[in-house]
Amino acid sequence: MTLSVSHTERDLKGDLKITGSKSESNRLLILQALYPDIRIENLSNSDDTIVLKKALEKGDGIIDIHHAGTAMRFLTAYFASKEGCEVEVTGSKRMKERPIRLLVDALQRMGADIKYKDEAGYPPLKIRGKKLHVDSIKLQANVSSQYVSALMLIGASLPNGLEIILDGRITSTPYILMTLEILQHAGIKGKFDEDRVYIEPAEKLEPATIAVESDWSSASYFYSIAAISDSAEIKLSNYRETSRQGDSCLAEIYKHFGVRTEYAGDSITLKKNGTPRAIRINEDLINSPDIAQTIAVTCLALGVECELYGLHTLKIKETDRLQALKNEMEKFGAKVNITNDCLQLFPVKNLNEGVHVETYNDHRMAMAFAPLALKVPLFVEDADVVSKSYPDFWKDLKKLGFKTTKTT
Ligand SMILES: O=C(O)C1=C[C@@H](OP(=O)(O)O)[C@@H](O)[C@H](O)C1
Ligand SMILES: C=C(OP(=O)(O)O)C(=O)O
Repeated sequence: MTLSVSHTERDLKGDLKITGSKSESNRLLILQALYPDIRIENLSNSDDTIVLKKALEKGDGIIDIHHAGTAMRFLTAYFASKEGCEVEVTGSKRMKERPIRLLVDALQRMGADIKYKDEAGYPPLKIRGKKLHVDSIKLQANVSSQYVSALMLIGASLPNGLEIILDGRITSTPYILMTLEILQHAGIKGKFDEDRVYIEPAEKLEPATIAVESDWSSASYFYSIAAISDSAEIKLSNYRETSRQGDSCLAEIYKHFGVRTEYAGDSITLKKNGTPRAIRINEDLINSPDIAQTIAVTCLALGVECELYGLHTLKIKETDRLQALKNEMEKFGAKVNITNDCLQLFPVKNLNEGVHVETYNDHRMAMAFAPLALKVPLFVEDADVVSKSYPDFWKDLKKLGFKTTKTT
């Protein structure tokens, strides 16, 4: 489905409830499978959470997790440690290009029976669940934090818990901290100091109800909308000032673009008046890779030069996000340089109108470019990709006065 997206008013007001964080939800679903007395509130309605939930319910045979990276990584560790289960975990064409060797190697060293079905180092995987017997493992941590989180999630269910020694410069650290905090909230003891994670064993946990906070990565698109509009007041729930989600750093970053965040009760209100201060920004996003596309497009809309770095993981996400950003931002007239881990944007004053934005099976390409419609009408190809993390995205955009029309 191609959507034409436009917006005529420059003052925006709205009150939205964004779905639960998919990262928190997917961690809690794995924990609940291991410790059934956990109750979850405000679970995400994203495709990635639905596929993970169904996979856990199915528990054997062929498990297809489509595009969901966390589901792929977390389920590999979960099934590998579940005695007696036999599964083949597969996914979309892109998932079969997303590396998993570091996690599989670590699990194999712990005694797991995992075989590559097609290409070594990539899904699909054939897994026969076994009792794992090694309780200290070294893991390279500069490719994806999801490998670390996957091991942490099963750590407490192993007889002696699990020590993980992290090697290399750790990437996406807040997601490791999120895993630890969720484990602790559930009653599992654990530590993360510098390059060592330790999870204590726990046979059984006290019943607990854990509420998922709404998704901060999804909130990024409203930060971008607020930044691009002349004036805005957008209320979003359920959010907390002290969040487990690293992408809550948005509140700080968007100050550059004149967006203030007010916290009251369980919601935040994004307020924008006047013109942004920044003419150039420079951000290290090694801790929050998922908001790189949003920030780049905000800069494109506002004519702010930017250099974003710490982005080496973007190449192995839903698409090569650095190349995809370069391709699509250049269609609007900007100049973009990319390296292995950095993006430099030189925007133009007058953006090209009527551009067809390709989304490359990447939800964040669709959502990051949509706010640009406040400046110029545009088309978003395969607009339903948003359901990977935020199925109600287009409905919520309409509530803010955006006009979206299906053209195919
Ligand atoms: O653990 C998680 O929930 C996630 C970790 C990050 O991945 P990497 O650690 O691979 O950067 C992030 O990009 C992804 O959307 C969700
Ligand atoms: C990278 C992402 O997800 P995953 O790695 O879980 O597919 C994302 O949601 O931006």
